[in-house]
Amino acid sequence: MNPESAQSQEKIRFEEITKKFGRVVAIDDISFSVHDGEILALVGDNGAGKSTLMNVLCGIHEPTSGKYFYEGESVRFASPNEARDCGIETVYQDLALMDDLDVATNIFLGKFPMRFSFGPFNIIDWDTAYAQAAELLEGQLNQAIDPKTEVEFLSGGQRQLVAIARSLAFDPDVLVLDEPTSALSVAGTELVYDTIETLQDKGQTQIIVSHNFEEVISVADRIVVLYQGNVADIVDADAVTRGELSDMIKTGKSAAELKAD
Ligand SMILES: Nc1ncnc2c1ncn2[C@@H]1O[C@H](COP(=O)(O)OP(=O)(O)OP(=O)(O)O)[C@@H](O)[C@H]1O
Repeated sequence: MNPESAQSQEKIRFEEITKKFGRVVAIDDISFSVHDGEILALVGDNGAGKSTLMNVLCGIHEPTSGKYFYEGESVRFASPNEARDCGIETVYQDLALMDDLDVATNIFLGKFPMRFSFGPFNIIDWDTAYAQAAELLEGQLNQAIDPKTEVEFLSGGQRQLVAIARSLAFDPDVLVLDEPTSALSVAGTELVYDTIETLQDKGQTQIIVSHNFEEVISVADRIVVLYQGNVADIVDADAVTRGELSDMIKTGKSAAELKAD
């Protein structure tokens, strides 16, 4: 690939991003790009800096120094809403769903389609809400979950899909999945990874934050390995073994350094 075409495929670029919390350097001079349509996995041990970097991207933290770019333009999000307005949507690991409300209500909470809106008088267009929820779940995620089911009756995997559908309702350009399977059974994990692959087929750019490298290696295009706030290496997922990835996460060495050992 020549440099120009690589440039045109770049969705996000981090350039020398550092974030300090007092004397703790959570991420240190991090630079890499996320390409349009790829699944990029961000892996690393506890405390490696994964959440901090994503919180910078999503407008939760301001970087101490460095820049990040969205489609080539330097951006600086002051809040998650600003990141959302730009097209970056995060699905958080705590799922943040309301158990006693149904699937469609959870998906559209705070952004219902309106049938009538005049001053303080707003009437939700429930028919449209249920139809759009079904379209998101079945049309986009290939999952036949009834939008009228209360969330408390769903499996863990289905709940995670509802959380993903909730993010997709914002029509994001980039979906950030923060530990999407950490609370799930084997079946739930499979469901979520099937969904991630379905979205990949539709060209959705996805960043998966995970400490479970065994899982992401099978679905990611590229893997960024963080170690103590630094990038240990960036590897193509099909060019690295589980053993190598494990060693990189544990030692902070690059694939080349491990081979030279
Ligand atoms: N708000 C904060 N205040 C102080 N230190 C923080 C804060 N957030 C993160 N840190 C520190 O920054 C470093 C990186 O933490 P971070 O949560 O980004 O790592 P992580 O890779 O996401 O880890 P985990 O998988 O455990 O969530 C750690 O040393 C952590 O203690």
